[in-house]
Formats: sequence, structure tokens, C-alpha cells
Amino acid sequence: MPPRSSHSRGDYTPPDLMERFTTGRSDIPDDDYHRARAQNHFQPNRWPSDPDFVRTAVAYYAEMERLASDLMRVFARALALPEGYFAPFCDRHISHLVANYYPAQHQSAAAGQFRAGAHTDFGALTLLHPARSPRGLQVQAADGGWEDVVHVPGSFIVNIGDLMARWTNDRWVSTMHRVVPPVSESGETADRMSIAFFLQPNDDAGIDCLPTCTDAEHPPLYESVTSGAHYQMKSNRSWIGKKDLPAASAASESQA
Ligand SMILES: O=C(O)CCC(=O)C(=O)O
Ligand SMILES: [Fe+2]
Repeated sequence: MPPRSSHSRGDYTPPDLMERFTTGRSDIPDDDYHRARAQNHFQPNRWPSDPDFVRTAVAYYAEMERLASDLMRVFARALALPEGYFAPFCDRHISHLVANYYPAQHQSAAAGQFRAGAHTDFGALTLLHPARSPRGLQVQAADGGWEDVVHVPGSFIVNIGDLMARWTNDRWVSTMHRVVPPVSESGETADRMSIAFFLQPNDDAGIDCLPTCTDAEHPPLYESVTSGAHYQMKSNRSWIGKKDLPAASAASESQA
């Protein structure tokens, strides 16, 4: 695989210091949508041989689906919409469950290198569980500064993703976040793990400004996009290599 850049911003950075194991749905209906149109998201999962691992991951995915759908009902109410408003956008969702593994670090990161470079998540919402060594996650505040996310044990961190920002016309912000490398001076070089469920609406769901988030003073800020097209665009940017850089940035890079 090409180096993973500071994922999704489309600017070149040294690769993230992480490994990722991704799974999708495991109960895939046999219809055109799942087998053809959205097939990239419904490839068979490639599991390790441990049956307990598989059982746990499948059960975890199902629980995250349920929690995410509950939250989408809460979101609808908070946005003065009928509780079931988002259901038809998410009933054939293309969500992924990922385990992020950040290996122990025995040498300093390169300049500009992170465990996870600054990015926003692609979908509607993310349910994040910092499973091991929770420190390191930071969110960007409105003034551009970075703040540590303090994990409350037993809770999930919920990120608003790009599609919710588009739906709400930026009333809700798609949070810029990153995971900083451990600071070796203080001996914090331990490995880290997090588990994230990214609720990504149906591949063909059209994401348009919600009726309750626009008026004469707040015209829609974004063009209509499908969830699948937005995902593809962000995913392509995540894997940008130096060769893909526009000429101007490649030139400035080679002077560095
Ligand atoms: O590991 C973390 O705490 C954050 C991971 C993350 O932002 C992501 O997987 O999108
Ligand atoms: Fe993220």
C-alpha cells in the first residue's frame, strides 16, 4: 500500500504510525445494492482464525450499529426533525469497524509525523473506544489550537463526521482530530489501541442541507453529494503519494 498521508486532507505528510484492521458487515443481503452498486463496501471480511475474535467483532459491530442508530434518532430530535428522519439514509449503511493499532515507539517520529495525522471522519458519526493507552487523542479548537481529549473510562468518544456537518450546514462541526506520538522524554512509549465504528450512510444516500438548517440568512454551504461518492473522495485523498501531488507542492517538498 502507498504511504498513508495525513488522512483525508490531501496534503502530503509522513505516513501515520499506525496499523489498521477493518471489517464491514458480515450479514450481507444478496441483492443488487449489496452485490453490485456498493460491492466495494461489502467484500467478505477476512478474519483471523480465532473464532472468539470473530464472534466478538461481529457482536461489537451489531451493538455499534444499534447505538449509532439510537444516536441518529437523538440527533434528529435535536435538529427539530421527526425522530426517524435519518433512518432511510442509513438502512443499508456502509459502515466500517476498525481496530487502530499504534505500535510502541522506540524512536522519535519524523517531523510532521503523527500516530494519526489531523483529519475529520468521513461519515455521519464515529463511536470511538480508546481501548489501550487512551492518551494522545487531540481535537482542534475553534482558535486552531489543539486540546487533549480526556477519556472518561466506560464512555465512548463521539465524533461528528463530514456528512453530519454537510447535513447541518456546519451548525455541527466535523471535528478535526489527531493522535500525537508518545513523548519519549517521559517514557510514554507504550503501544496504543483504539476501536472505531464509522457510521457511513447508504452508498446512494443523497446528503443535502437539512430543511431545519437553512433559511434566507443561511443558504446551503455544500453541494449535494452521495455518501458513497464522499467516502471515495476522502479515501482517495488518504492514500495520496508524493507522485500524486500537484506540481507546486511537489516542488516545494523537494526543496525541503
Ligand atoms: O485512535 C484514536 O483515538 C483516533 C483514531 C481516529 O481518529 C480514526 O480512526 O479515525
Ligand atoms: Fe478519526
